[in-house]
Amino acid sequence: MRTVRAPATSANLGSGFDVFGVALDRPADVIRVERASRTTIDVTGVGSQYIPEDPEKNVVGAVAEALDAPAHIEIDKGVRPSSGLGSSAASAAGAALALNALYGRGLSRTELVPVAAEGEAVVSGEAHVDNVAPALLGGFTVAREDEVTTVEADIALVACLPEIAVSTRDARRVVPSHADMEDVVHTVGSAATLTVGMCRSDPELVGRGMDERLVTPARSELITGYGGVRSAALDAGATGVTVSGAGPSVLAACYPDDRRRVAAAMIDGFEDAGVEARAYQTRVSDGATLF
Ligand SMILES: Nc1ncnc2c1ncn2[C@@H]1O[C@H](COP(=O)(O)OP(=O)(O)OP(=O)(O)O)[C@@H](O)[C@H]1O
Ligand SMILES: N[C@@H](CCO)C(=O)O
Repeated sequence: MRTVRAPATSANLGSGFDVFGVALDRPADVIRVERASRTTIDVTGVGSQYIPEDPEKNVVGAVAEALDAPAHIEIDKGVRPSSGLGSSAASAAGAALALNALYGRGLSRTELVPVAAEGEAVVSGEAHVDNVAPALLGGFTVAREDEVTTVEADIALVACLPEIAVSTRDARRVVPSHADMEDVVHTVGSAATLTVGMCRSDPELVGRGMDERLVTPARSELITGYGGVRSAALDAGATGVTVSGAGPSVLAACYPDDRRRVAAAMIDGFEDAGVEARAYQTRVSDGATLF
């Protein structure tokens, strides 16, 4: 048997749509795998009632298939599905790392990124790597078509998860198909600023670099209370606020000493809009841990 703790992740960070991602130190899924003649899956934990146990429909089934590693797979969910916190990616990355070890496949974490992405294709129709890359590699990741670059960074974050669900599939439907050159230039500037901020572990640059006008405005409309939550977080000291992944979680960057205040302000912001929410006081962290 092998066990992996696989962290939540936040993709996009505003200016890096489908490119940027970070691993978070909490919440996380725990995946246990045991050799078997065919793949079977048990799911427990947060939101498990919404997650299929059929290997054709669960992301870990596709990962077991890709590694030719049939197993009994137990998933203890800590990352709620359809949260914008890389729930499906945590399971896919955790299963890839655990099954690779169980069957002695010898793949590196970087080589496991496209394997875990096969799982993502099961739920969103496309094999995105911007959540599975940080879940496996940790830190801040920049994912392009055929390469992933990682940087260790120490940035305090708050991820505020409201009691509403937004599926990645639905959130991709509202992404505009065209953009004004002025907005593209603005986004490139933000993405570069955010990247420098991560390299320097500078919360001011990371927060400013989250600003983006191409995708976030359309997506934020799917999140009841987004505008109020954003303002509340900024008033409480956040250096930048954006939609986490495909939403509905909202991500704020801040100084470590402001994290509690920012978390409370974001929960209150959602409450003002009539939405219950919980906040994870977190930070950019390591990738999945194999036990
Ligand atoms: N092991 C799994 N863990 C979580 N969700 C799963 C799993 N297997 C299949 N799913 C399905 O995937 C969907 C959730 O994935 P989705 O990509 O929408 O959310 P997310 O992973 O939290 O979001 P994001 O990628 O924006 O951070 C749900 O419909 C869920 O039933
Ligand atoms: N980059 C993806 C992350 C969610 O899988 C999106 O925003 O649609």
